[in-house]
Amino acid sequence: MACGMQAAAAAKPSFLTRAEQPSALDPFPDRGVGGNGAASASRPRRDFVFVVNPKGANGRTGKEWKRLLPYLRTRLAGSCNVCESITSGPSHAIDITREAIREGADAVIAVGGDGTLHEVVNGFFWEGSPILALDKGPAHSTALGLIPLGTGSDFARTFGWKNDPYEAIERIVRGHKSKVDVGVINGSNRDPHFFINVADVHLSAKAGYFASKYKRFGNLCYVFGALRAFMGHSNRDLKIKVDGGEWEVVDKVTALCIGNAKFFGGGMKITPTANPLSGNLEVVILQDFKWYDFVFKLHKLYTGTHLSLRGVSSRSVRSIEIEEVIPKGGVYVQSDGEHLGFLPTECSVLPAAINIFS
Ligand SMILES: Nc1ncnc2c1ncn2[C@@H]1O[C@H](COP(=O)(O)OP(=O)(O)OP(=O)(O)O)[C@@H](O)[C@H]1O
Repeated sequence: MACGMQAAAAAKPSFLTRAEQPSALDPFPDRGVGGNGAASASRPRRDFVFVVNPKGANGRTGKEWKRLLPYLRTRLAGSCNVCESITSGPSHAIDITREAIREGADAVIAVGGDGTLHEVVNGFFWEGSPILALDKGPAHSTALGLIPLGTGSDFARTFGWKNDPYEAIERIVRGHKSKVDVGVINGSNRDPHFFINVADVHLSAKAGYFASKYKRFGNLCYVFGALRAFMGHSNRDLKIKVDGGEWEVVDKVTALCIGNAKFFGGGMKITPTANPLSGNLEVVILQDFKWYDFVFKLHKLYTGTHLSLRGVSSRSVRSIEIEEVIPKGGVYVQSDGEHLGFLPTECSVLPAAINIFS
């Protein structure tokens, strides 16, 4: 059971506390997934692991979580063990999630921003394949949950979710789940990496790289990151191969964005027709943008009305490979706001890969 896995995870001190609840109330009556409608007495309690980044949103996540936990325990009383797991640093959420899934957790819930969600999503996989519970049959699957409490919380926006933890808890209590797609991105010299929101290449990825250095300024970090990214920027000729077809040259690329969901950069609706339930990724390419184009067209990027602009194209793909026409290096790649290195890269979709509380 996930709530009893403190010892197994001793390699990284963390971590879990267990909160057994009185069996007063079953918040999951007759739900379709994970329950069979039988009386709660005949159903084993489920282990829900909450992976909390105490430093998210400049420490706001940690503070809010402390206030939230008693309410959460009350709300989930009766059918769930609430397992609290505080991250100790970057990447720790990946290890916690892997351990929780192997131990048979019924749900792993990211509490924090897109970075924490990204790490939890990567924790669903090991060496490119989904992780399975050790002692449960193949029918068992661990659900993903999100209590969005980050700076940008961009993934939540696609579903219209607010940065409201109480609303998020109600989603978990309701228990409705959807199977969302996950993107997988590979590059030379790196293991497959998974993303649930948006992966991107060149200027936006460079801006994301610098934005992460300015998180202490809240949402302004994206503005500072973008200004910094323009220094030394030049549009690049790239070549792409879509769905295993022929190579195509795309000249003067400013940014190439691959959306599983719609938003990045703190609310920019960059891939407005992306849908994490579609089985496809949406690729939006900005070509030959100058700095002043961003000044005059920025509002369109935020409202998602930029697809009709000159120099903007969009297409649905299942996979895409991206390289420089003349390799010069220094073309940034990121996924879900995390810097992954530089081109070349290739990216594809894993349809309906994870069940998420929705
Ligand atoms: N205990 C910790 N101390 C420092 N950093 C941590 C810790 N736990 C996790 N992190 C790192 O913090 C990064 C950012 O966290 P998170 O995404 O939750 O908040 P955010 O950056 O404020 O929000 P958003 O990503 O939505 O803008 C994560 O990518 C993770 O690597």
